[in-house]
Amino acid sequence: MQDILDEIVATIGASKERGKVADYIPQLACIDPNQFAITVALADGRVFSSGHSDRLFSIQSISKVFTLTIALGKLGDAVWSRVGREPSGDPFNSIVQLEHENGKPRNPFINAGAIAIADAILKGHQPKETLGEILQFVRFIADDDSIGIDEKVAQSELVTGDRNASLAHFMASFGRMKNPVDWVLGTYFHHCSIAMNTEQLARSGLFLVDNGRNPVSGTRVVSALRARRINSLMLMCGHYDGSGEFAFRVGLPGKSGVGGGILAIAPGKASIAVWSPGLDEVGNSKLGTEALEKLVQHTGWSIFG
Ligand SMILES: NC(=O)CC[C@H](N)C(=O)O
Repeated sequence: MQDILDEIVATIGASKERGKVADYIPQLACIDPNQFAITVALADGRVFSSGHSDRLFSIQSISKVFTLTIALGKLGDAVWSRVGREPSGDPFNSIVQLEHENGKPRNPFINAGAIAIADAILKGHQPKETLGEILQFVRFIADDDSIGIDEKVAQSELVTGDRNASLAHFMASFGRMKNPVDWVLGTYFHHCSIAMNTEQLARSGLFLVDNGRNPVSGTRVVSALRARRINSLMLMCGHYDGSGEFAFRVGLPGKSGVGGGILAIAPGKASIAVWSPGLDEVGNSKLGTEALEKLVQHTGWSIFG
């Protein structure tokens, strides 16, 4: 495994065509695109990394997997009255479907859906308390108490977040927000600004590898049924309007973020985190996707055989 990862770093990680860093969030626009890391956390507890795997990056929309998991724990199936479970086929920050579908986002991973989930888990609490809860959960699943929020990124999103504010207010106009919109947005921007390295991120996905149980510690995080469902949503919706392409090329449940990270799950085998800040046209890590494609070719881990 170490040889495979080192080869991926030496070839794909050194590529000249690196995509474009997200520039609509000023704090992400200044990230050096020449960084690259990959970590594979195997179900048997062994962890392999190559590249800049100790560097922290903004996990952005990957955090939506964690907030969805928390929401399912708090609300159970009532979550599905707030968001759907169909791929949107539209960009992650699109507003167009919301009007036709009465303010109910297609799935929990597009921005509108994740904002609805943030509203659902706030449940009348202060954003600070909810963020504390989200962080506690992420630290628990990654088994790492040092994980925190990059406040500079959160502020940067807040001052440039007109599109997300529009989505939230639009949903509120359908009576779909139960908390003040600025609380919901504050919670959303902050959980997107959680900073992790690929080692921490790969460990955090282990509960989705082994039927809802961390295979290393043996701790149950969610039921087997719930883990399966979260994986299915990641496969169908985790890369927005690039989800079909990701399934075609990689064949694993995955969730991307505009910070350039991707968390991918090979059920029964491994949790994988890659990071390369340059994005493709739809906002998914360009080299991250290529690296996963290569890894799956080497290991045969595609869920499609
Ligand atoms: N795709 C993403 O990672 C988007 C998350 C980002 N915080 C936003 O709201 O735009």
